[in-house]
Amino acid sequence: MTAQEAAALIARLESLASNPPREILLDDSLRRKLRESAKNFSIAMEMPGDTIHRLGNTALQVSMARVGKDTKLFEILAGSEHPMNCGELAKKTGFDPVLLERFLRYYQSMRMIAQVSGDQFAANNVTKALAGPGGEGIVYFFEVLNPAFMALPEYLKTHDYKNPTNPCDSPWQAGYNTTQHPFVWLQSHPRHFELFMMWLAQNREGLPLWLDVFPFEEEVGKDTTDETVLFVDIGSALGHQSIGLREKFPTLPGRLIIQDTAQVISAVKPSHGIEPMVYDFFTPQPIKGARAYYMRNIIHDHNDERCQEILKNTMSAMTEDSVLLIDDMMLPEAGSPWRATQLDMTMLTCLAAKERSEKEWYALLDSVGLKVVKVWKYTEECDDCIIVAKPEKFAQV
Ligand SMILES: C[S@@+](CC[C@H](N)C(=O)[O-])C[C@H]1O[C@@H](n2cnc3c(N)ncnc32)[C@H](O)[C@@H]1O
Repeated sequence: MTAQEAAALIARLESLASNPPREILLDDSLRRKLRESAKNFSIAMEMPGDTIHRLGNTALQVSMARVGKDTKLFEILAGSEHPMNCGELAKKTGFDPVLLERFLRYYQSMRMIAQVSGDQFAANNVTKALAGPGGEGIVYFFEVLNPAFMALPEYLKTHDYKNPTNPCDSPWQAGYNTTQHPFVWLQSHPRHFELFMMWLAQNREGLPLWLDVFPFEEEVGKDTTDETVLFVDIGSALGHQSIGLREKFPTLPGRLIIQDTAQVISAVKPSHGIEPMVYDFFTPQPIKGARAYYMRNIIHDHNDERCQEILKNTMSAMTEDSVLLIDDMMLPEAGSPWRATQLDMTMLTCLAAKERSEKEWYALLDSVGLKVVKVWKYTEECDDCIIVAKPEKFAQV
């Protein structure tokens, strides 16, 4: 590449970064490809020092983002119709102006805010993300996950780098100095519990939904009446997927039941006619013959043995008309996307569990006598899929 070509490329990239064309932002596949290529190129351009400083300071980035959340700096900038200066921002956030000047300098260098001119700052796309409901994820990562992430290296060293499979002996227990299963631990830690519930509702913000791809009405909702149990959402948390289903098909007859632990169900605000129910999925499913048993991000929380128990308990209630809908990631054998692999490491760290590859899914389901009918992939970003399965005895050959 000549110096002239390089200068032209730099100018083009700068112009695209400061004003991304609308047609790119509206074409999700193209937007992702450009984002990934630009990231790959940026990493390819690093000198060793760049790499170490970038990676070594990721914990600082989360801390700095957390301070911006605590002081509402991002919300204030995102809500302002005009750029703001350090003095104005100091008054609104309660920051010492001397300290804020340093923070603003950092934030603009990390592209968390835009520096329009000398002392004028404005929101960019990152500021808006941090200011939005998904921005609470920063608080979740900082408070809930970080202690377990920090414990990972020492845990693996003392466990001979074996793949963790015991949910009561994982980096989570080392980080939190407990022997309890994380779901049990959360029962006596309301702040962490609240952040966890919040994050479950937010963590796929902006991505396609399973109902955008899976033809629920045709596959599950034919010839139902008000008495039909249409959908049992097992381990539903507060029921956001069931609410989404009811909102997408408001006139489709049938009952929607959400099931979770007593602590979670007591936090549910009843809505949309959805029926909350306390149920432990390590016991046989009490709702028999439902059209669909749905589990979103349940199987990835558990090792194979525990999954087999959960699946068998669900199968015990299934009839010929029932399907099992597993909503989880199916990792490709090569080239898994970074959001998916991050979640796999989170499962490892917090629950001694895992995201599964196609091969692992088929082996797990086969081991309990479930036959995969079809897999509907609905996100590229995370390899999220709906795996439709039926007990072998009911599956058509
Ligand atoms: C990763 S969350 C997934 C929640 C929800 N399906 C979603 O996708 O947002 C796992 C859920 O399983 C619930 N859970 C854990 N152990 C359970 C058990 N033994 N019986 C029923 N639910 C349980 C948790 O309370 C939590 O809501």
